[in-house]
Amino acid sequence: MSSDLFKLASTIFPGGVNSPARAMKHLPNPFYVRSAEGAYLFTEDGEKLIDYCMGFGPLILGHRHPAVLRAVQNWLERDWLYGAPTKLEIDEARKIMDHVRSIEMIRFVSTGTEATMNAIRLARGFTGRKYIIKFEGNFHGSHDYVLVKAGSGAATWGTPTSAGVPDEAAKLTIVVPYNDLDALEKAMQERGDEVAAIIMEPIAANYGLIPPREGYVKEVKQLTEEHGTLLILDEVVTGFRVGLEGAQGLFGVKPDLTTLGKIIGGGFPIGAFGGSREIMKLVSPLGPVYNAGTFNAHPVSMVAGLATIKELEGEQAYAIANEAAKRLGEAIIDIGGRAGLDVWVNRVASMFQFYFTKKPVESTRDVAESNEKMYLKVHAEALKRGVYLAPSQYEVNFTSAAHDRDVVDYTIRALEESFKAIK
Ligand SMILES: Cc1ncc(COP(=O)(O)O)c(C=O)c1O
Ligand SMILES: N[C@H](C=O)CCC(=O)O
Repeated sequence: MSSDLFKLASTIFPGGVNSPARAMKHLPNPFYVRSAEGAYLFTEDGEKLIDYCMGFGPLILGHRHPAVLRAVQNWLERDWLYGAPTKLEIDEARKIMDHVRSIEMIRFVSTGTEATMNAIRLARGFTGRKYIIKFEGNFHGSHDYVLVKAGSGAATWGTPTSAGVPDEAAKLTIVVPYNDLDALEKAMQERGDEVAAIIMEPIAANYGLIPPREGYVKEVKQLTEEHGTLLILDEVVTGFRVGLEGAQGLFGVKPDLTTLGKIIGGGFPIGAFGGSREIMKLVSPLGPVYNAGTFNAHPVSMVAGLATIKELEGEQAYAIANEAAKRLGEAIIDIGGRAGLDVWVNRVASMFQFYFTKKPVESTRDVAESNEKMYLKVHAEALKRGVYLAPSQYEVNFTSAAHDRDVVDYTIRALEESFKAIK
C-alpha cells in the first residue's frame, strides 16, 4: 500500500520523497507508482489514474510510447555507457539545431539544473559581469544562482528563497516581477551594465502557468541588447512542448543562449545549453568556462530524445496533445461556471492550469492570491475519481499524444463531479 510505503520512506528520505514537488502536502501520503502506459499511471494501491503530470513534462508522447520503447530497448541490448563520444550525440544535437535555429553549438548535460547553472556561468565568463536577473516565480532548477524567489516546489512549500544560499551569492541575483516591463527597465537602468544575463522562462510554467503578455519576451530581448546583457531563454519546459522551435519560435525571439531538458531526453535524464558559436566557443575544452559530467550526453537519453523528436516531427502528437488541453481548459471554465465557482484557466499548447479567482491570472501575485485550498480540494476529489492533476497550483498540467478523446471525456466527467463535491 502507498500509505505503508510512505511511512517507511519517511524514515529514509527527507519528507519521504526525493523531490518536494512529489510530496502532495494536502494528502496523508503521495501514491506510489507501480507502472505506466499511455495516459495512465497504475499505483501500488491497484488504482488506474489518468496522468496530467507526465513526469513534470518530458512525456509529451505519453508513457511507454512504442517508438521510444523500441529505440531504448534496441540500444540497451548493446550496452549503455562509455565515457567517450558517440554518433548518437551528434545525431540528436543536429536534430535539435535543425529546429531551434538560435543554437549553433550545444553541450549536453544531465539535468535542466545543470543546463541553467552552466548557461549562467558561461554568460558571466563571456561578459565578465557578475549579476544576473531572474523573474519572481520562475524556476530554473535547484542551484544557488537561481534559488531566489523561485517557483515550483519552492513556492508550494513556502521556501522560495532557499536556506543555505550564501547572501553573497543571492545578492548577485536580482529578482524582478514577471510580466512587468517597467520593473525590469528600472532594474536595468540601475544595474544593467553589470548584468551578465537575464534568464527567463519564456512562458512561466512553475508558478502555475503564466503566459507572457503580448510582446513581452521581445521587449526583454530588446532591453538586453541595449545593455550588452545576454538573454538566456530557459526552455527546459517549453522546448519541443509548444512546438518544434520552442517558445522562441512562437514569439519570434532569438536568445543568446537557450537551455533545454525534459522532452529532449524522452523521459530519461537530460539537460542542454547552447547558443551562438561566438559564445559557446568559450566552453571547455575549447575555452576557459568549465563544464563536465560523467553522464553528459548519456546514450540512452540521446536515443530516447531522438526517437521523441522524430515522432513530434509528424505533427500528429502535437495536434492530439494540444486539442486535449484546449478541451479541458474550456470544460473547466464551463464546469466552474455551472457550479457557481469563479475559475480562471491559462493554457498554452498542451499545458494548462486553473485557479479559483475572480480575475485574470497574469502575474505571480495573481496566482498567490488565488484560492489554493480549493485547488487542492479539487485535486484530492479528482484523484478519488481516477484523475491525477498537477499536485499544486504552482505546477502545471501537461497533456500528451496519449490523451485522446475518451481520456478527456472521462476527465471532464470526473472534474464535473469533483467541482460539485467541493461546494
Ligand atoms: C524551466 C525549468 N528550468 C529548469 C528546471 C530544472 O530541470 P531539472 O529538474 O531537470 O534539473 C526545471 C524543472 O525542474 C524547469 O521547469
Ligand atoms: N516543476 C518542476 C519542474 O519543472 C518539478 C520537478 C521536481 O521538482 O520534481
